[in-house]
Amino acid sequence: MAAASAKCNTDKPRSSTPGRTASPGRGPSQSRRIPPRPPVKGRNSSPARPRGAAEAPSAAGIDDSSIPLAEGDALTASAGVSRVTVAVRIRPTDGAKTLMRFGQRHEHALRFLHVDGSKSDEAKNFAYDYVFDQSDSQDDIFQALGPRVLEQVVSGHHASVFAYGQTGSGKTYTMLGTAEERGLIPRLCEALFRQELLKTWTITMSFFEIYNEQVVDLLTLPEAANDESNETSRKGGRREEPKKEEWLGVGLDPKRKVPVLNALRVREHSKYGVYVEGLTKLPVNEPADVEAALTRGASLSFAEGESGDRFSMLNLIDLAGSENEAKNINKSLLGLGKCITQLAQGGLSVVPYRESVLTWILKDALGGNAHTLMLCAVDPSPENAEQTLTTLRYADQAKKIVTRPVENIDTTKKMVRELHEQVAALRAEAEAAATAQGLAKAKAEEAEAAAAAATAAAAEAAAEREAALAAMEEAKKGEKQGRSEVEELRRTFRQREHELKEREKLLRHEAAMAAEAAKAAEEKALAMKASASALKRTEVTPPVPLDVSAAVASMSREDKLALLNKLKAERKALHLELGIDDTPKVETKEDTSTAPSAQQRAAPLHSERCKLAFKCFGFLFTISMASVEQDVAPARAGTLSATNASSNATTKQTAST
Ligand SMILES: Nc1ncnc2c1ncn2[C@@H]1O[C@H](COP(=O)(O)OP(=O)(O)OP(=O)(O)O)[C@@H](O)[C@H]1O
Repeated sequence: MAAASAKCNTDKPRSSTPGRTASPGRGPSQSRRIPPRPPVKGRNSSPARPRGAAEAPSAAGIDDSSIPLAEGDALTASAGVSRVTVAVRIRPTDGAKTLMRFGQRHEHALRFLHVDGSKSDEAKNFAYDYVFDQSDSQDDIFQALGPRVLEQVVSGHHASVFAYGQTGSGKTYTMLGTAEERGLIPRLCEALFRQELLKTWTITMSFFEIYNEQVVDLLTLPEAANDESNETSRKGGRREEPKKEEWLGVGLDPKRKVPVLNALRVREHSKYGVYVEGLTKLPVNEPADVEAALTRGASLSFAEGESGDRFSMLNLIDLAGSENEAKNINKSLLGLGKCITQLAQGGLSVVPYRESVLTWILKDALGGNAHTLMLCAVDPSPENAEQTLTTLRYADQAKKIVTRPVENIDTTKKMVRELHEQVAALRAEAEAAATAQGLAKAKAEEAEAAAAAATAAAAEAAAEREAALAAMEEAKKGEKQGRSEVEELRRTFRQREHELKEREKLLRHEAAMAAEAAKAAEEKALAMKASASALKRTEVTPPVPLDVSAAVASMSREDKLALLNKLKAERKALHLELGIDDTPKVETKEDTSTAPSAQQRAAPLHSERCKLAFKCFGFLFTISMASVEQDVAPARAGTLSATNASSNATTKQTAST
């Protein structure tokens, strides 16, 4: 998209175009469908009354219905071609007489009335797409014209807006306006940047002037432009802040002398058409950038934006006063008039675009690939009647010009963009696939790690199982061994038990034997006692002691040996029990019957009679021993005597035990 405007200077023509335009017919033959033209700003059905209308000539007797209707919308939409849209703005006259009357039925109709001094007494009827009078504000004009221009630009079509009219008619006021009453250019720029679509576009602007058929870049510093060796002026660059002594008004400093060296050359590209070589293109990102340029005096703005393969330009042109055309002092304006006349007539005649730089640069805007809006400013004052009529005729011709705007799509760029998009899509797919592959790989690695861990765990479990089996085998072996040991112990126990039983039986038998022996001895003792009693009765004889020898002699050899062993064992056990020396202890017990007298106790030791008493099977045995010299032969051997009382007592004790 591109935008351009030119500051109007009364003594010189100015115009602007973008550096590049698409050649007509190179794009798709069918232009993009343009939405219906927005309704013209509403007015009352009654005719608008300009200021000073009371002093104006009466409109009575005028046949309003004879005012022709404007045509164009149907043509634009149906045939893929567009007609130059023409709007007329009548400036206020501050109470002066006016020449204009509006038709009552059709707001786009205009009647130019005869006034005194006019060459023609006939009233002239004109019809345009839009007619604005004194009552229309700057905002009214923008609301009526702006949206259509914006839609054309953002849909990829070139668009141009020309301001045409005599000096002082209000061209600059309509295009630029003032700080309070902003004109079409700042409002269009502001609205353009509000378009959501353009946020992705690249927008640039350039600003140049055509003077004496030379194009001057107004975005370069005049000082820099004077210096031929200054590269900045050639390559272009953002205009620096003006110095204090510089003129800060709108447009160029009137005192400034335009340097010839700064003149740029108009070239034609085989593909992109006419362009201005070396023209500065200033990147703009927001309306403030444009406004900054405008308030610095760079009132001509030009912006170009591209988004991939689609691009468009907006040319905003403030022409010089039309009276210069009539005087033939301005080649650009004259050339523009010729071109418009030729384009309006149509036919096969060659349109003289090359007659002036302005028409050559605006070739596409006039009759080619662009929507064109011609804004004609007129002064209704009687003193300007002739110029006003000229302007109205000029505008009437301009509306017959047909253009063929197409959507500007560079097929190569489109192909490149589509390929870029495909590459981006494929790259995204590849990245997604790589990401998925990475994820899958990571999962596979995780699975492998899990499998390895599971294998290790299985091996560990197998090892544990082996160990458990070995332990179980070991336990079985231990159990078996334990069982055999238990069996062995049981067997040993049974054997021992059996032995003990046998021994008990033997001991019982021996005890029984001993008891029988004791009984026999007792019986014998009783018998001996009885015999002793009998003897006592007959003669007093000393009691016969129990003859152990006789008793032992009556025993068999085995019994003797057994008795001897038993006696030994009993003695040993008795010693252990009593805690006495192993040495046989002789316990003397005085037998009352045999107790020595005091005389005997005083006798020498060798004649002492000793007694040894011991237990055997519960019997208390007393052995009496005497010295060899003192005692008789029977006393050589130990005599064993047992008192009846002690025997009885021992027997009783044994029995109780
Ligand atoms: N519609 C309008 N309402 C109010 N003032 C206007 C209107 N049109 C023009 N004027 C005033 O008229 C004066 C001349 O207008 P302007 O400079 O826009 O004319 P111009 O056609 O651009 O002249 P030039 O060709 O010399 O540049 C300015 O002071 C401007 O404010």
